[in-house]
Amino acid sequence: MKQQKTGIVIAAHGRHYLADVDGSHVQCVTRGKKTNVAVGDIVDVTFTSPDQAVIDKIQERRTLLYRSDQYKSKLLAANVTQLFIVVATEPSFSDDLVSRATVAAEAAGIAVRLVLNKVDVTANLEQARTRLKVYAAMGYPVHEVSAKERPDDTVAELAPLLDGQSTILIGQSGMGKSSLINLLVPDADIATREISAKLDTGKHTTTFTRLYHLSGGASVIDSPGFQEFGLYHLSEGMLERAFRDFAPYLGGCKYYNCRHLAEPQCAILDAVGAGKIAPMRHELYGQLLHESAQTLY
Ligand SMILES: Nc1nc2c(ncn2[C@@H]2O[C@H](COP(=O)(O)OP(=O)(O)OP(=O)(O)O)[C@@H](O)[C@H]2O)c(=O)[nH]1
Ligand SMILES: [Zn+2]
Repeated sequence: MKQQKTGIVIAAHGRHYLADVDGSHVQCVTRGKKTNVAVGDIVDVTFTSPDQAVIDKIQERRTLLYRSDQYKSKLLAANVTQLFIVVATEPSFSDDLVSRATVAAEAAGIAVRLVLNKVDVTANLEQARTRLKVYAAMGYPVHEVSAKERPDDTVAELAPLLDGQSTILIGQSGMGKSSLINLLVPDADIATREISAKLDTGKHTTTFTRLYHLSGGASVIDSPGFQEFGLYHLSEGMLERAFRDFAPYLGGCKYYNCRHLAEPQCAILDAVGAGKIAPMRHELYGQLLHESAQTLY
C-alpha cells in the first residue's frame, strides 16, 4: 500500500511544490491541473517515491492571503497569522501598495505590522515617519529598524514578535526584506539554495515564495517583491470592512446600502472631509470598488 502522510508546503514555483514531511523535503505535484496550493498549506500526500509525492488534500485553512487580477487569483500564503509590510526610508515606498496589503490582510483576518527599515538614512527619515503616521493612526504598529547599521537592535525589536506566529513579509524591491530575513532566520541563504535545487525550477531562481521554520514552532514566509497588488476578488461588502479606518463610521450613513462614493449624508465622506480618513485611503477604496466589479472569473 502507498504511504500517506501529512506535511506543510514550504515552497511553490508554478505547479512545483516542496513540502516538509516529518522534517524531510519532498517534491510534490497536484492531481490534474490544480494550482490551488499555497505555501503554508497543510497537505495530505501520497508518496510515489522516497522523495516525491502527490498532494491528495489541502487541510482546512485558518487564513488565506491572496491577490488577484481581472482573470484569476494568486495565492500568496496560507495559515499565516500576521503580515509584516516592509518599507524603507529609501527608495520611496508606494502608499498604494502598502494600503492594498493592509486591505488584503484585514479581509483575510491577518494582523498587520509595518516595518520601517533603513532608519540610518536620516535624510529621509522624517518624511517616511510622517507618511507612516496614517497607518499608525489606524492602529497598525510601526517598527523602526536598520537591518544593515543596527542588526542587533533590529533582531531585538522584531524577533520576539515572531514567537508563536506564522509571519509573512512582503515589500517592494529594495526595501531590505532579504536583509531582514537573513537576520531573523539563521541560515536562510543555505535553506533557499537547497529549496531552489529541490524545487527543480530549471534555473536557480530565488523568486519564489518560501517558508522557514523557526525554533519553537514559529515560521516566517518570504515572498518575492511585486509591483502590483490587485484585489479584484474582494466584494463590495468585504471592502468597506477591510478598511480599518472606516470602522468607526460604518453604519452612520443615511442609506443602509451607501457605497460611500457620492451619496448624501455619508458618514465616510464626512470623515474624509473632516480629516479623519486620509483622502488617499478613500481614493483607494473607490479604485477597489471599481476593480471588484471587473472580475471575469
Ligand atoms: N542604509 C541601509 N541600507 C540597507 C539596510 N538594509 C538593507 N539595505 C540595503 O538596501 C539594498 C536592498 O536590500 P535587500 O535586502 O536586497 O532588499 P530586498 O527588499 O530584499 O530587495 P529585492 O531583493 O530587490 O527584493 C541593499 O543594498 C542593502 O544593502 C539598512 O538598514 N540601511
Ligand atoms: Zn456612506
